[in-house]
Amino acid sequence: MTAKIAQRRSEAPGYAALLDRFDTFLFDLDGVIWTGLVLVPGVADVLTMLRSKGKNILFVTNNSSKSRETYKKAFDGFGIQASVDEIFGSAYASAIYLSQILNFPVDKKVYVIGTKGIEDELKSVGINFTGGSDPEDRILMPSGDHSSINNDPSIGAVLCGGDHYINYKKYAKAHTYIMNNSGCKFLITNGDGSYPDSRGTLPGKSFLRRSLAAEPSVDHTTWHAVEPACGAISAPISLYTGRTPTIIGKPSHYMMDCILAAHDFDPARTIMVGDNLDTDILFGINSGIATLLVMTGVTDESLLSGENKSDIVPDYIVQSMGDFAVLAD
Ligand SMILES: O=C(O)[C@H](O)[C@H](O)COP(=O)(O)O
Ligand SMILES: [Mg+2]
Repeated sequence: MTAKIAQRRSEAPGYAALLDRFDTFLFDLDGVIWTGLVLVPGVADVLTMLRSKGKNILFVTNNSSKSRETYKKAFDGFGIQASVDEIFGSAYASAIYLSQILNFPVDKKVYVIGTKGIEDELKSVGINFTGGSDPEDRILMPSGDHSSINNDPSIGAVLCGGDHYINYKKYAKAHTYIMNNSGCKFLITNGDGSYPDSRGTLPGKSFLRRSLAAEPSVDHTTWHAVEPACGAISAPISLYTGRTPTIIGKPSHYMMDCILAAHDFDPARTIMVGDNLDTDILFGINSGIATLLVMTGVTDESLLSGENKSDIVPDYIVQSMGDFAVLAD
C-alpha cells in the first residue's frame, strides 16, 4: 500500500522516499502512537527504525492528563525509547505559558479544572494552584446550597483541561473567579473535540470551529487560530462567562514555542504526524512544516473529500503510521 497524497503536493513518493525527505518527526500521541491504552500495531517497530536511521523524534500531545515524566513512564511500559525532553504535552506547555509568558505572580493561584498531569507540571515550575484533583471539588454541590462557592481573590487564572470528574461545583467556581477577579486569565490546555479510544471516540476538552481567523496576538500572515466553540469540558465556561479562552495546545503557536525553546530543526526537513486535522495538521501548517495525516484516530474519511471536505489539507495521508513497518528490518 503506498502513501495516498492529498492535493497539496506533487507526486506520491513511496514510504521510504517519504521518510528520507525528513530528519525530524513530530508525533502526536492519541490516535497515532496509541488509542486509549492500546499501541497502534507496527508503530513501535517504526519508531525503532526511525531511531536507527538517526531521525530526530519528538512527541507532541494535546492530552493534559499526564506530565512529561508520567508520559516517559508510559513509553517505558511499552518498551518505546523516549526521553523526557522529547515529550511535549499540553499540561507542560500550559505551565510554561503561565510561568514564562505570563510571569504568573507568586502571590496568585491558578484554579485548575483537570487532573494530576496539570498539577505536576504547575508544581514543576513553582506555580501555586487549587482545585484539580482536590476531593472537595469532586463532592457534588447539593441543589440550592451555594455555600461552597465563594470568591477567592488570589485566583489569577482558570486553567481547564481534561477532567473526568467535571461537575457543577467546578464550573461555578470557575465562573466566580473569572467574573469577579479583575484580569483573571482563562486558559485551556487544548481544544480537541473528541478523543480517540480503542472503543471509538470520547468527548475531548471542547471542539473547535475552524474559523482560520488569525490569533489577535500574532502576525496575521503566519498563524491561523481556530476558535473554541461549544463542546465538552471547557466550552460551558466560555458560554456562561462570554470569555474566549487562550488555547495553549495544538494548533496554537505556544506549543511550538515550547518545542523551539528546547530543540533546533530545519522546518523544510520536519514533518508533523497527526490524526486530527483541526489540531495536528493545522499546527503543522501554521508551523511551516510538512504534515502527514493518519486514519487511526479521530479523522473520518468524509472530511477528506466531498461536501464535508475539510479546508485543512495535509501533505500526505496514510492509513496508519504502522504501515511504515514494511521498511523495518
Ligand atoms: O481530549 C483530549 O485531551 C484530546 O482529545 C486528546 O487527548 C488529544 O491528544 P493528542 O491526539 O494530541 O495526543
Ligand atoms: Mg491525536
